[in-house]
Amino acid sequence: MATDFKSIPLIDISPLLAKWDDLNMAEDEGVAEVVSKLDRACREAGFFYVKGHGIPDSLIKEVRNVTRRFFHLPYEEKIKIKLSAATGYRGYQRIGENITKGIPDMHEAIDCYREMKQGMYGAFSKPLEESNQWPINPPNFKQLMEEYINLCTDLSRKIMRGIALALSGSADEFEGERAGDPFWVFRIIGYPGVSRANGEDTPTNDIGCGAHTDYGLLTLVNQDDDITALQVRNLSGEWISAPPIPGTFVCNIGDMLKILSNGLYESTLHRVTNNSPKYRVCVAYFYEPNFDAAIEPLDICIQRTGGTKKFEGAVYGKHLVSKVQTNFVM
Ligand SMILES: N=C(N)NCCCC[C@H](N)C(=O)O
Ligand SMILES: O=C(O)CCC(=O)C(=O)O
Ligand SMILES: [Fe+2]
Repeated sequence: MATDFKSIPLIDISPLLAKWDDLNMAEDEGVAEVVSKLDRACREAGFFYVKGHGIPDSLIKEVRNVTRRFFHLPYEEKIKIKLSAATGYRGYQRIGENITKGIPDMHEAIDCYREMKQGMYGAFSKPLEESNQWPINPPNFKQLMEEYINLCTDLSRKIMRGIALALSGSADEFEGERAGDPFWVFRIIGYPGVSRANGEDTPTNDIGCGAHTDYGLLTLVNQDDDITALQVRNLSGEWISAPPIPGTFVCNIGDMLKILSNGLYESTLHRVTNNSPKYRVCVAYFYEPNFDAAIEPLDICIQRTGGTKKFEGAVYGKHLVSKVQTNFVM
C-alpha cells in the first residue's frame, strides 16, 4: 500500500547481514531495527536504498564499466548475441525493441535468466529454455557478471529474511518451495543521452523505460553515479526521483511479494527517463521465487489485512513467461 512518500528511505542493513543465519536473529536489537525499517519502507514506498550490503564498490563499478564498454561497441558486434524467441529471449535487444504498455522503450539491453534444463518444468517453461548469450567482448564480461550475480543472489536471500520477519513470518518464509531455489533475472541496460542535434532548445525526452512493476520478489538496481533518471510513483500519482546514492543499491518489491504479503507491500510503479546528455548505464538484478512456485498470500498476511485473500494465486514462471512474451514484437 503505497503512501504519499516524497523521498525514498535509506537503510543500513549491516546488522541484518551480521546475524542473518542465526536462529535467534529476531531477538537481536540491531536486526529488529533493520526489520522495522524494512517494514516501513515496504509499506510506504515499496522502494528503499540499502547500504552496508557488503558487495565491494570496486565490483559494482566494474560491472557498470564493462557494460558501458559493451554498449559502445559497433552495432554489428552487439547483434552477434541478438535476442529472439529462438534464443529463449536471452541476449541483446536494440533500442526500441523492448515494449512497455505498447510503447517502444528508449533503451538497449542484454537479458539473462538463470539457466534451466530442457523440460525441467514441463511445457510452460519452454520459451525460456535456452542458454544465456554473453558477449565475448569485453573479454572478462561473463566471468565478472556471474561473480556479481552470485553475490546479488546471496544478498537478496538475506534481505528477504529481514522482509520475512517484517511480515511477522518466520525468517525462512521465503526458503523451501517458495524461493529456496530462486530464479533470477538479470538485465544489463543502457539509455542513450538526450541529443540537442536538431537545433531544438528543449530536447524531447523519450521514455527510457515506461511505467511498470517488476515481476518477482526483490530487485537490486546498480545505477550510474551521476544521472538521476529512475522515478517512482506515489499514491497521488506524483513521480518521485530515486537519485543515485554512491555505494547503495536501489531495492524494490515485485509482483510476487505483493501477492505473498496480501497487499501489505506493493510492487510500486516506476519508470526511467534519461534527460541528461550522457549515456546512462543500469544493471538490474531480479531475485524471484522458484520458477514453478505456486504463490499465494501468506496466512499471516491474510490475518493482518482483515482476513480476506485479496489476490488470486499465481505460478511465478507463468507470470514471467507471459511478461517476456509481450515485451517484444517478433
Ligand atoms: N524483469 C523485469 N522486471 N523487467 C522489467 C522491464 C520492464 C519493461 C517491460 N517492457 C515490461 O513492460 O514489463
Ligand atoms: O534503469 C533503472 O534505473 C531501472 C530499470 C528497471 O526498472 C527495470 O529494468 O526493471
Ligand atoms: Fe523495473
